[in-house]
Amino acid sequence: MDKLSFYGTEISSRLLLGTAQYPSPQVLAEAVRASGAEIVTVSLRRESGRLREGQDFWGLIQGLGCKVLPNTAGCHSVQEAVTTAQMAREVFGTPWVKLEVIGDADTLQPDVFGLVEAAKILSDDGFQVFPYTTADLVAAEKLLEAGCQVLMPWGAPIGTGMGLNDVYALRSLRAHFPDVPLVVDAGIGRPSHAAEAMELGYDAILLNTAVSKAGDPVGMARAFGKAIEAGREGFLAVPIEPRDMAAPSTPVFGRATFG
Ligand SMILES: CC(=O)[C@@H](O)[C@H](O)COP(=O)(O)O
Repeated sequence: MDKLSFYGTEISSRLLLGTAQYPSPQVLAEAVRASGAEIVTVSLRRESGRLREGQDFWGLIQGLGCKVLPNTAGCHSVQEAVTTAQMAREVFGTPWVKLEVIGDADTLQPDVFGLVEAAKILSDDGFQVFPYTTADLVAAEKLLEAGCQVLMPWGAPIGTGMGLNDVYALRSLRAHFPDVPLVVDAGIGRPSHAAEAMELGYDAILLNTAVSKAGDPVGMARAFGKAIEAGREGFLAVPIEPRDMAAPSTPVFGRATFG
């Protein structure tokens, strides 16, 4: 069986979906269902707690029947991220937290120094931390030492949809930490980007903008669900290595000769 677990919780869908910026709560709910996602991430800071129609946002999220991964999106300091995580634990009643400590306002690049510090504080306090990080090997090592059992390197800056900006770094990270669940988080724009990450051996994908801002978010959510499954199956089936020399795919032996 091809199993994935985060902090001892077994997961069947390898797509984690963000819940921000959908055209309507209904579209959000339909997109989550179409994607097959079992985990949704929710920002405590961004959501006011009430939707325009007066519907309770948390009620909507709970109605999806998904596991909630609260996130500290928009936090720029260790203190801010730790306080937000503590509030999220109260609201959602889960030790899980997607930890974001943003270091650069333009690229939304994680501050890996602050991230390690916050991860240590939260892990020591009983949190199960999912750190949003770069694909830096040393930062990854320090996050594991801080108590993280999952790593979430970026594919590209949040919201850009550029895909996998540094395939070499992502491949190195996978090779260095074969037993750590690795999730590509952010920057994915198309189903093919997600499939590519899965073919590299990544365990799961977290994405938001590519679905919420698509022309048809529900259709795109479904496409991502399929692409992630296809990428995983392709990885497990062991792809061929690219080669420089051409090699005929049709056997030449026993070929009929004429004349
Ligand atoms: C929702 C969330 O957690 C985002 O901060 C996440 O990193 C996804 O990024 P994209 O919107 O680029 O998919």
